[in-house]
Amino acid sequence: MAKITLDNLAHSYLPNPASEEDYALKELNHDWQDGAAYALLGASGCGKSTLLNIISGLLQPSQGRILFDGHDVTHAPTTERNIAQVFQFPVVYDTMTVRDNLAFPLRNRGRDEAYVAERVQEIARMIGMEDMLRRKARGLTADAKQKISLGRGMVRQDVNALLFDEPLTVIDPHMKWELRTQLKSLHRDFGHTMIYVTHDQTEALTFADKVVVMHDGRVVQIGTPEELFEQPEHTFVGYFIGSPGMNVIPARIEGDKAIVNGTEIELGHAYRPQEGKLEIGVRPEYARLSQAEGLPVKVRRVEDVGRHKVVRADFFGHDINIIAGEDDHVGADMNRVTFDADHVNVYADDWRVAPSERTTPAGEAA
Ligand SMILES: Nc1ncnc2c1ncn2[C@@H]1O[C@H](COP(=O)(O)OP(=O)(O)OP(=O)(O)O)[C@@H](O)[C@H]1O
Repeated sequence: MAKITLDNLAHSYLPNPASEEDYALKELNHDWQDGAAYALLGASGCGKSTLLNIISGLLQPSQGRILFDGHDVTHAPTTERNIAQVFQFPVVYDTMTVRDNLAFPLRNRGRDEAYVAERVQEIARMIGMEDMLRRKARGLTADAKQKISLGRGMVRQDVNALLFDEPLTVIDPHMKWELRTQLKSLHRDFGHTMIYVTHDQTEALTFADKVVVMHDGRVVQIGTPEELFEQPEHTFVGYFIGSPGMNVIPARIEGDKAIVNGTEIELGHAYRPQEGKLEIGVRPEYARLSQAEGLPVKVRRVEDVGRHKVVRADFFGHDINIIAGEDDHVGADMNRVTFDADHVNVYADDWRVAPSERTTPAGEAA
């Protein structure tokens, strides 16, 4: 396994990029720890595949370097990088049996047959294909073929990294969950450095130790699922993670208060004067409907989503979402909202502002 260093990395598909806008991948500096599981998460076109292809060697970056354990591989071809890759669509040898497909990367490396047999059996169990090892890959469903691709990607234990590019797209929903869980346990058992590209937050959050959120060619946050939830560093992370995403409301900031339409909202911290487009961000989980307390809100619609209710409301002309408990009463008299001050974040030009000091005594926060 290897630590992966992205040093001053950027990429433009244009021959003479003039401005930042011309870069599909904007400048990035980061160490990806040896043995960690990362998910690259973002909407279509944000640059996930570009970054993955640079790591795998399919694409030469127009700027910067990529290092595996400190060794510069920027110009090394894919074959020299010792990585395993699984793509969106199955890549299998149709004329070979499932067993030979799974064994291929090991035989290619000259591993002895006893080890190959043992490892193939282990992987076949993991992907639920033990009974199919003798079958030819030809004629199998796309779903089964993709499982073989996943198995082949995972069969070698000595790779520098395992790269997955939306590998579960063709897998049926039930199997998706199972394979994701197996990938996670594989990671726990073998400690591969894994990078998993997806636009699906559930996939990213259940698979990864660290989620790399990309937006418009830029990495906007690298964090644990909890960090992304509690302290989104960019409003995009707030919208994109969570269901529904974070409420973002234009505001003025004065010390430890946000002012929305002339009304004060308590912040858990004080802030220095800020320039630019100012907003507060509060997750629907930290907003609460009330009869008597808080600021006026107009409930538009209530959606029962099983575990809880999602209340769609109007807050001084802004659409907001509030989560209410499954058994909570949401009547016409519920026309106020409170926000948990410790979970209100402040944003200037979409980036989270670090508070200057706490206003509530230490230890009191949630
Ligand atoms: N070969 C290419 N030539 C020119 N532009 C490209 C090329 N490949 C990607 N792009 C552009 O670079 C940007 C990032 O694309 P990329 O495929 O990396 O995004 P992505 O997040 O992987 O999207 P998706 O999930 O749809 O695959 C997009 O604007 C895309 O149109």
